[in-house]
Amino acid sequence: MAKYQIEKRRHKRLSKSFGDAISGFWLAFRQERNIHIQLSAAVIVIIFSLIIHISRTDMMIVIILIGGVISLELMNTALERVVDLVTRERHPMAKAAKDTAAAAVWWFSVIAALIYAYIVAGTLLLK
Ligand SMILES: Nc1ncnc2c1ncn2[C@@H]1O[C@H](COP(=O)(O)OP(=O)(O)OP(=O)(O)O)[C@@H](O)[C@H]1O
Repeated sequence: MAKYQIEKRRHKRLSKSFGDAISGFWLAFRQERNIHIQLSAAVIVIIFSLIIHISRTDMMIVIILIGGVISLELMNTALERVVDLVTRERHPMAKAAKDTAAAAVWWFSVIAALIYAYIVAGTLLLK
């Protein structure tokens, strides 16, 4: 059995894990324009949702959707970095990996936009 399976895995401190996650977020924030766009859209969506008084449950759904889009974008960024680490040359597999990860963000964003449109329409029509 491999050594790493037998030895008890040493866990790093929780504060170090948080620190690493926050530094990963800032790194992606500095390097990825898409994250700027998504965070700006999130602020606009939250402000607009407050203005039209969507229900608390709908607001929770909106926050989950925003979190999903940002999380997927961060995973997309991570995958881009790994692909670039593996090869800087043009390769169809590199393209497939990056484009598929981008498609994951795209799919979730489209679904999120449709759900938000439904929430907004439902809220405004009920008034
Ligand atoms: N090594 C490669 N081989 C082949 N095609 C690649 C390679 N690297 C990138 N591409 C193509 O170029 C596109 C953009 O790749 P890049 O790494 O610049 O990401 P990006 O512009 O930051 O993308 P995103 O807007 O999704 O964050 C990829 O989706 C892929 O189609």
